[in-house]
Amino acid sequence: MSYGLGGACETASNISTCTDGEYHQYISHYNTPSRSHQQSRPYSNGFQNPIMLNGHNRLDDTEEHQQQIDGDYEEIAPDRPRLLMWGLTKSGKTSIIKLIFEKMTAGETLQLPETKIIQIHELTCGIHVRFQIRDVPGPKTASLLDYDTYSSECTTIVFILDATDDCSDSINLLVSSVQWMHSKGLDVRFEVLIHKIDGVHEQDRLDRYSHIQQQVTVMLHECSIEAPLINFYLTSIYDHSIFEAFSKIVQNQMRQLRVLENMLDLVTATTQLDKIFVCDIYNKIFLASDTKPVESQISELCCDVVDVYTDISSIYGKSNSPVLDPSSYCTIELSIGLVLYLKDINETTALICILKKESNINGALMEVNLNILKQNIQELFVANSNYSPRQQLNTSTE
Ligand SMILES: Nc1nc2c(ncn2[C@@H]2O[C@H](COP(=O)(O)OP(=O)(O)OP(=O)(O)O)[C@@H](O)[C@H]2O)c(=O)[nH]1
Repeated sequence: MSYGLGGACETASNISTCTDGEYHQYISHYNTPSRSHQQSRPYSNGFQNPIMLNGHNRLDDTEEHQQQIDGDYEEIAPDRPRLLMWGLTKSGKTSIIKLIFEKMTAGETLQLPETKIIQIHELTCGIHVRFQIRDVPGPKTASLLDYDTYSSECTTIVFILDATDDCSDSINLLVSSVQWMHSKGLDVRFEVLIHKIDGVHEQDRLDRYSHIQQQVTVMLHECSIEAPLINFYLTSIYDHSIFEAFSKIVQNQMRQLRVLENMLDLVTATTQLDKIFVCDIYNKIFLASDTKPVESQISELCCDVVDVYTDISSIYGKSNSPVLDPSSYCTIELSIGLVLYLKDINETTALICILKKESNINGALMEVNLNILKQNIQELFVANSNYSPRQQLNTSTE
């Protein structure tokens, strides 16, 4: 068995069932002698300002600065996905954005004021994955007032449903929102967060999930909407579930996802690594992982590695240098027999690998493979930096 990624790529390029054009393009990239030239200008769009990398709230800026940001984003990523946070008032829309993208703690969200006007956040994950999130005032009842303005040009509606409340108003609002999109002929995906699940008894959570999902399906069926693009997730800001769900939502926007997954699958198939994640270390959004099923405790462990790494780096690292640089790595051995390994891809994105401790690892070979993987991921992101949402949408529920 070959552990070299080069060998793995050759094998993969012979798989006749693979029809993804970008995937083949990636393989030929990999074999092109001019690769070193491409590496010498990895971020060709000049989008390197670290303030912008961690997301930008337009309402915090002066008008002139706002126009500059709008102009930058329109120029760099005119087709970026636009996500609308939608749901009844106090369902938790603002809290989710503040927790993931602005490092607010769950406790601090208790003090958040009611949203009065639309807030537009231009966000970037892993330098190249750009998208817009709109946070809007939630209606108090199942009313679609202003929904047409809020949702204009949106590619995805992230619907927040407070699971601790009587859900009937929320379900009515969700169904009428899907119906409205359907009546306009818009193929918009709905990502439904059954939220504040920490407030529901653990043994009742799955029942709550199935009940809401069934009720929505039946109501949409009655409106003759048979195969809506709708996914459901159980979430809470008090645990890892919100990061997991939001990672899937971001992944569903990424055109590069399938290629990235193929690359990670190739590496896990030819090395002793059990699982690989590509993670934005600032907001703990997983941009991709290999396609082997994974328990949520494992992805939670990866978030813990990121926390440990960034905490130590911010305490002991140089104050003006990025948390990740080309020589960054970290290895943590766990008492349960697993080893967690973090390695940089760029200043904001890391590879996080999981392997069994007893594996007879050839460390040097693994390092070579991961370096090749890192280069290929960088090239893939640069090649796709002006991306549009994936066309092939998945209707499966979680
Ligand atoms: N228990 C629990 N409370 C949450 C969770 N998420 C948000 N909250 C709380 O819900 C309350 C309302 O949250 P917001 O984020 O202001 O809700 P919103 O949907 O933006 O509300 P509007 O601005 O009125 O539309 C806050 O007190 C949050 O702390 C969660 O996962 N669990």
